[in-house]
Amino acid sequence: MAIPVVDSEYLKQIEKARRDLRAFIANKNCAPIMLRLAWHDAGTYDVNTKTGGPNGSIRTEEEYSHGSNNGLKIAIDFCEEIKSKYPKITYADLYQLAGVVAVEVTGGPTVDFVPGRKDSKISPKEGRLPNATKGAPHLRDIFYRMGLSDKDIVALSGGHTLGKAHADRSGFEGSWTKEPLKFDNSYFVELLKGESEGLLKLPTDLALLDDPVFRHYVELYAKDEDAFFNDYAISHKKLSELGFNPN
Ligand code: HEM
Ligand SMILES: N=NC(=O)c1ccncc1
Repeated sequence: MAIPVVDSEYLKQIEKARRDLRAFIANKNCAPIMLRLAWHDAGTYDVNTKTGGPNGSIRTEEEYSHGSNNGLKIAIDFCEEIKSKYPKITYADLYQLAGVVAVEVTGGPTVDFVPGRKDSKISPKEGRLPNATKGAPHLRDIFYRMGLSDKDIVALSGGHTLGKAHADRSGFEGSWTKEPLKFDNSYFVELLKGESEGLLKLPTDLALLDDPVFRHYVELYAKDEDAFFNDYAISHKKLSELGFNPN
């Protein structure tokens, strides 16, 4: 268990904000976009240069205007409502807390959250997040650059159990599952079913079936939801702490 690097007053603010986020996300049904915000703030990390990562920089117009972040200003503005109540909490911590709560309130696993991230306004150039039109080699390039593994790639792709694509944001349309507000292993079950009327499968989703290493985890998670929840919680924590060593 990581040791928090913040004082007791900050920890109290975090727990109050966690409770407020639970109510806020449940009332607005905005878990998917809050999870996407957390992932996009963290997913810019470069383990070689130690730049980017979960530092709140996605709040800058320069970064939220990146094409890959289309639509995320909605979640940034949602978080501002919580930030105004708990100004001591960094944006970096707030966005990752929102992502952890989004998974929890939709029935997913508890993801361990350790506060203490510092804010930055330095935004990496666009291009650090994955391109949905590409395949397995691209996924490995992007996630290995973050310092993540093949197992992390498949487990984290399970985040598509929530939400949908919007044609006016990414050019893709539709949800991956029949219950886009329920965090479960149905993303993997649907993936193995093949073409399903009305459900979305991105080229990068399909790449998980064609690559033997990825496919091993898809088949495991489709048949064992507990295994998915266990691995997802570990990978989500890793993603949320890229470049941040809490202990
Ligand atoms: C593996 C590479 C990934 C690619 C190529 C990818 C691509 C996309 C695209 C194109 C969209 C549609 C955006 C829109 O039109 O609104 C999307 C939505 C989403 N992504 Fe990903 N994604 C990836 C990984 C992840 C990860 C790791 C997570 C979280 C753990 C995640 C969570 C989400 C969520 C929750 C949505 C739905 C957002 C909403 O309903 O507004 N994705 N993704
Ligand atoms: N979850 N990932 C995304 O939303 C996304 C990633 C890259 N490009 C567009 C959208």
